[in-house]
Amino acid sequence: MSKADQIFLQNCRDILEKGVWDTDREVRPRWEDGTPAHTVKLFGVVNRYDLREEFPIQTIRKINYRAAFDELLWIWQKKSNNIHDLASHIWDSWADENGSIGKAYGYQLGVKHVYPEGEFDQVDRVLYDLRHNPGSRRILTNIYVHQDLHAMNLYPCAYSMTFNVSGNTLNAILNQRSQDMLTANSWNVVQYAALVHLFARCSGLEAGELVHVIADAHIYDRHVPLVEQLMERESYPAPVFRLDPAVRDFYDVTVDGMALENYQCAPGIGKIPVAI
Ligand SMILES: Nc1nc(=O)c2c([nH]1)NC[C@@H]1CN(c3ccc(C(=O)N[C@@H](CCC(=O)O)C(=O)O)cc3)CN21
Ligand SMILES: O=c1ccn([C@H]2C[C@H](O)[C@@H](COP(=O)(O)O)O2)c(=O)[nH]1
Repeated sequence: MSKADQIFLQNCRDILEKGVWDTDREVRPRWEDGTPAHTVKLFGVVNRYDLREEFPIQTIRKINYRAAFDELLWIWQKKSNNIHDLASHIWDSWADENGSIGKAYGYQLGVKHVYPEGEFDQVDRVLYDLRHNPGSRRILTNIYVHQDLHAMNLYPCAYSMTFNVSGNTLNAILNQRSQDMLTANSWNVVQYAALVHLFARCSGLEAGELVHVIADAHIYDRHVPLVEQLMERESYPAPVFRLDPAVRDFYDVTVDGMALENYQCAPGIGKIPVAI
């Protein structure tokens, strides 16, 4: 059984059994028909994935990992905030008439900052430090930029990655303020696990642990029956992540260069309604 399935199902059981509903409150998100999208949530969920053991992807439903990798590269490699640079349509509801999602995600990672060694954006600074200062305890990105929040159509959810090298092993902490468990938990874990593999390869390191810290882990009201359906499903062994052996430079990585070998999984559960 994939460890990622076990962790996801345990998180969901905990949320449904011990979580707190916001049904008595005004909430921002809406369903497509305009109905308020309420949630049941648990505060402070922390999950650890050991990337040396297995690649953390759910197998209880088919995850479109190619689309997840594509979104990861859209943000971290292309540093784009325009949906026209994205292969899927998952961000369409948050884009303006020009396709922009505002000063969010890729935009923030592309902003250059001054350091003693010169100007770098956040991604290039991490890659520089992993090569030149692997012992540093200051290797992190943060896209929750308060002065620009007014210009973001959705505030960043997965907003910070802390990279830390122990020996020859690259570990990381993903900080996420808000997690739609059904729609995006596996999606986000798959993306950031792949990012640790990519950064490890491009820095001459081995991928180690990914620690995922979620402040508000929630299940939307209309997702509860779908989650209950997933709880009854069979789980399969996890696949293996393979990266094109020729790749050494992060900017040469492509979705086709990333593969999940032996990804066995149950079918999808149809189109998941996403709260906007
Ligand atoms: N309420 C909400 N939940 C989210 O997860 C979310 C947002 N809003 N807003 C911004 C982004 C968009 N994200 C999304 C949105 C949709 C899918 C989705 O529909 N996934 C499908 C497959 C998509 C495809 O194949 O192209 C799935 O079955 O996982 C995934 C992530 C994550 N984010
Ligand atoms: O990568 C992502 C992006 C978004 N989400 C979810 C988490 C929430 O359900 C919504 C955002 O709504 P807020 O009111 O701003 O928290 O999107 C996600 O899980 N992962």
